[in-house]
Amino acid sequence: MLSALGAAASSAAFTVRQTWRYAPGWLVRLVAANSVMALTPSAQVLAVAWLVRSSGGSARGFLPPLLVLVGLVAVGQVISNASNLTQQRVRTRMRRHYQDELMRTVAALPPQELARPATTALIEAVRGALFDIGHLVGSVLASIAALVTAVTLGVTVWVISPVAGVLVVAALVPFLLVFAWESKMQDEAFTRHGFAERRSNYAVEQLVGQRTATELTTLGSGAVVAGIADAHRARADSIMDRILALLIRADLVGAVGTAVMLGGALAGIVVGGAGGAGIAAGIVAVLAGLDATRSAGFSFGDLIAYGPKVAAYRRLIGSVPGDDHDRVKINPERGIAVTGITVGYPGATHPAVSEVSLSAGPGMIIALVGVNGAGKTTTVNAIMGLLDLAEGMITVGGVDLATLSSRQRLDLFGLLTQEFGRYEFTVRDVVRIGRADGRADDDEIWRALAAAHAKDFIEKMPDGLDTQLGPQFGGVGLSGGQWQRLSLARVYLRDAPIWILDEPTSAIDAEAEQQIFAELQRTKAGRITIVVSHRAWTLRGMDHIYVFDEGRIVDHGCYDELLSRGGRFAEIFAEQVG
Ligand SMILES: Nc1ncnc2c1ncn2[C@@H]1O[C@H](COP(=O)(O)OP(=O)(O)OP(=O)(O)O)[C@@H](O)[C@H]1O
Repeated sequence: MLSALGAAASSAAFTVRQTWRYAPGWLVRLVAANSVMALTPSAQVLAVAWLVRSSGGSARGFLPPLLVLVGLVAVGQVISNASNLTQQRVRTRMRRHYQDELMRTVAALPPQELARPATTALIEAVRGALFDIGHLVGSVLASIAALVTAVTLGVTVWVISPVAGVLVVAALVPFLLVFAWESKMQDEAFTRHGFAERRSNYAVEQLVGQRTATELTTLGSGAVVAGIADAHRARADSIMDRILALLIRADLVGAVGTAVMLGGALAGIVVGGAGGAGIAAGIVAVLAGLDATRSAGFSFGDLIAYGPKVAAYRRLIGSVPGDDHDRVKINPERGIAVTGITVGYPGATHPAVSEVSLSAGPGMIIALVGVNGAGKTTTVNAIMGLLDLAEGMITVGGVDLATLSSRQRLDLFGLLTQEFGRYEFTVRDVVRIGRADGRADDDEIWRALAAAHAKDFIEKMPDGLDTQLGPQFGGVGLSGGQWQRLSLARVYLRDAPIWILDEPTSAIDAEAEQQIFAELQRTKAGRITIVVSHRAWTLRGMDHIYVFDEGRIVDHGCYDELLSRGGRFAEIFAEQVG
């Protein structure tokens, strides 16, 4: 229990520090409102006692306490509303801050980390919890305010009956014990619930996302995917249901404990021989104490329930590796050398590639070829550090890439994957994200577009570089090949020392494909280009070709050599070369 309370306290301190940093003015207002709210009930109790004592005399005698009491009731109402509204403002601001920090963290995570299911589940769970995390600072202050209220009421009642005073404060204990236990239960359920929710959300995204939705509605099988989404949602709900059932029972136990103590406090006041004023004030105090205990219960419950979410958020934010950009200087002009690498996927019985060696110098374009599943993509992913090596070494400019940070290593590469992104932003944004800092002037963007043979169709668009792309936001729709050209434009803009182009023209027509490969040849000086291709004719101009088969390099050489040898290369491309 102590560890749960410790975790809740640590989350509470974190959220207050963050709010002080990002919304200090609102935090001050919230603290002020909660302070007034915390002390108002005790002041009301004193005013009741004063009023009852003055009630036997003249109107002049009881008017002042009456006015004070009415004033305190009004202040209580106004401050309670103001506190709620202030909390909403704080929540909105902090939620934006937490979301921004989360997105920047995700953007800085190494790709192999993002590929782990546990990481994506954590991200999804934290995303879903941002609203609650933003809410936490309000719960922290409300908890403190309720505790202060209970203690000040206890002291006020103590004057009337010491036993009753102690019981008013002690009434908090059952609730606090119950909530500490509940936090442990919720913490355990949080990850499982997040995972089920993520799977449901994924299925929903396929149903509503433009590309997949079109395919699914065409197939008429949208309902099947809706069923998959619902099954995962049902699992998430059942995890929550089980937890809520436990929480309701635990709350009941806490409520009974509290009721017994406050009942004891009432009895103590009534039988304790306090006068009429004392009894009236005592009763009001005990009822206000009940209110404070309930409110402490709610806000402390939030604090305990949101604590694990904040802890998960902090874990994620803290998982970004440090930036050690300047540690190693690399001179790619000495080329890339892949020496005897073996790579396996977790859980697979055989390595996906074995003892693969290849090399390329600056200005060279090399090609990796082979049938589906031969190991080409695995090899390029291993080169970029997205997969771990079981054996072997990869060097660039003589530097072992394993000694670089993930960021340093990725900075060496410009990548066009088979799964290129179709970002529905403006043309300018779609291209400038090729650079890590997103900085590019219009001339650079147009040059990259021209090199990728995307300039012509962009020039015809209504707002040029400011044209919104994609149908989701009413933008201009593009063909698959046009999207792929924009991805290539990103690679040109990035201008990294090593380019990895995994089927860069798979969606592009033959004429444009020729032009794109001609441009790659024309601009190849100074960089290393690694192309994965299934099209025979694109291989003619390659400086060297590596032939993959079942995870191994079975042959290599230039196009004519490989063809004349009549080995695996000739077999694979027999139909294409006629
Ligand atoms: N994420 C993965 N987990 C487990 N095995 C994988 C994974 N990705 C690929 N493989 C396996 O590794 C082997 C090599 O796949 P790889 O994707 O490297 O082939 P490829 O030559 O690029 O094929 P394609 O031409 O279809 O892109 C295949 O047997 C494949 O099943």
